[in-house]
Amino acid sequence: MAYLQNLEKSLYNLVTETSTNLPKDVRRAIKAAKEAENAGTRAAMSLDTITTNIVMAEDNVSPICQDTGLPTFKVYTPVGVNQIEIRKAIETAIAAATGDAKLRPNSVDSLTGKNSGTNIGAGLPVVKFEQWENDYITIKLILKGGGCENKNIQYSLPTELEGLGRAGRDLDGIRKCILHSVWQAQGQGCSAGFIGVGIGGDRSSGYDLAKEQLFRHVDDVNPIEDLAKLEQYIVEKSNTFGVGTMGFGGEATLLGCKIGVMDRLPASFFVSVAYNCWAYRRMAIDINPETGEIINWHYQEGEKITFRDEEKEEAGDNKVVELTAPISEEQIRSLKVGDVVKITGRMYTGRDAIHHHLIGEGVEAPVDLNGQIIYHCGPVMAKDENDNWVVKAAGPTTSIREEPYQGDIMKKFGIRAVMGKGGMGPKTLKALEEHGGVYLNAIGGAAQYYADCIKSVDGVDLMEFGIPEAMWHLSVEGFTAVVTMDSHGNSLHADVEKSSLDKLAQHAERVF
Ligand SMILES: O=C(O)C[C@H](O)C(=O)O
Ligand code: SF4
Repeated sequence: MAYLQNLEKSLYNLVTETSTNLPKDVRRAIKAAKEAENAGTRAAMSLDTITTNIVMAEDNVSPICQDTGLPTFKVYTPVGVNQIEIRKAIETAIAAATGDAKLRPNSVDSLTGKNSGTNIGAGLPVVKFEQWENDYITIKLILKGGGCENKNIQYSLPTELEGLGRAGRDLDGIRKCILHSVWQAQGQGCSAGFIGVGIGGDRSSGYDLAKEQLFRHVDDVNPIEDLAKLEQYIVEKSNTFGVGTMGFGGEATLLGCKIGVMDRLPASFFVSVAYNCWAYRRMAIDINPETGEIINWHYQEGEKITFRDEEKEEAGDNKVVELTAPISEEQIRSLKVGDVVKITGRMYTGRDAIHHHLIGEGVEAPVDLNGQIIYHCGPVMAKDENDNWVVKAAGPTTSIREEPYQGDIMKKFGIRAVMGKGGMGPKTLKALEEHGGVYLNAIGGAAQYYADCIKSVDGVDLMEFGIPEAMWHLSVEGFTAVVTMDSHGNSLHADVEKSSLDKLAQHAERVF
């Protein structure tokens, strides 16, 4: 086979493997988190769902999470290798993998909102080239989702930080910024997560350096002694915050911290943090520049945890409630924070575009939403041989983006439950109390697990918004989530944010 065809095939395999099979070092970190968690807690149940999902994604060769992220490639080539050809081969492979539902179409025109459908668009995928003196090509790929990307943060020192006070231009100021970055992410970037940190540079090179750190191995040791100490310190202290998996509280908040450093301008001092969810999808391959074939896969060291023979976590002391829409106000008001719900029957997806649309004056919903459940989800969909839609991956998206709309939309259409992840704010909490509604937290990233609970796709509206944003009519069975905001003014998210701030504030004293 010709070089180009082989190269495309190698890249297709890289994309598929990255999206569907979590690397060994990440699996080991998740295993350690699971072992540290107390049995019967919501966090333990969530980790159980996460590991079940990892197994399903590998077996189904389907996306671990429905948000297959923004593909970023880093390519190292020997002098003389044609980089233009590699870029074209990457685009071909990305489009093919999208066609085969290994990736969700994620490339959206920022002005028109139109989804290209192929993951190819202005500036996407991101491909960065570097030349080197080795005689082979290395291609690294990271698929980093939007929810965790939104939790990235950049500090300009000196600065004042909530809970920690002043962070100055020294190692201790850096320490405070990084601790703060973990706290501010709460569970919204699908904790327990991993962070890459870039010290120095300007705003853009600092973030690049931070993201670059995410290619390091979870269990490597920083060659710079001060940074090795800081990395260890950050993981240890972050895990005392009690944010926990999905922000449900618990022992595991951060699974890895990797810090890189570069010079800065005299006037600037940036600390840039790239937050990555537990669905930490990055892989790399070495390619023979003569044949285009893969000669080596990276991240193969150490034991592979399969998560196949794990004992199932039970719901512990949590009350389990069966729910079927349409739901009455009385039923909703009987639910309390901490209850586990199992939904059977109808639910409708609706995320950013739908909420923006439905809030419009005089706009009618395409279906009767009275008593119904709205699921904040942008699924990966495919057509079967009979031209029917099937769900390939369907975990929740970050709900807080709908905060400006949610309460009003629930009241306007009579919606009784909204489900997503990461929780919502005071405006929604107030509306839940006034109207009689609940917020349900599903397990972020568990896209295979939830796809399996979806028994049929019975219709779709507003397809003009693209696959992730359309309103899908789903029929589900045993779809499990936790009540984290109820109609009595209680919010687990507000409680965890407050108690973790107290924990953060215990680290205001100088350490380094
Ligand atoms: O876009 C999505 O499906 C989810 C997103 O990655 C999120 O975490 O909110
Ligand atoms: S839904 Fe969660 S696991 Fe998936 S990409 Fe977003 S942050 Fe990551």
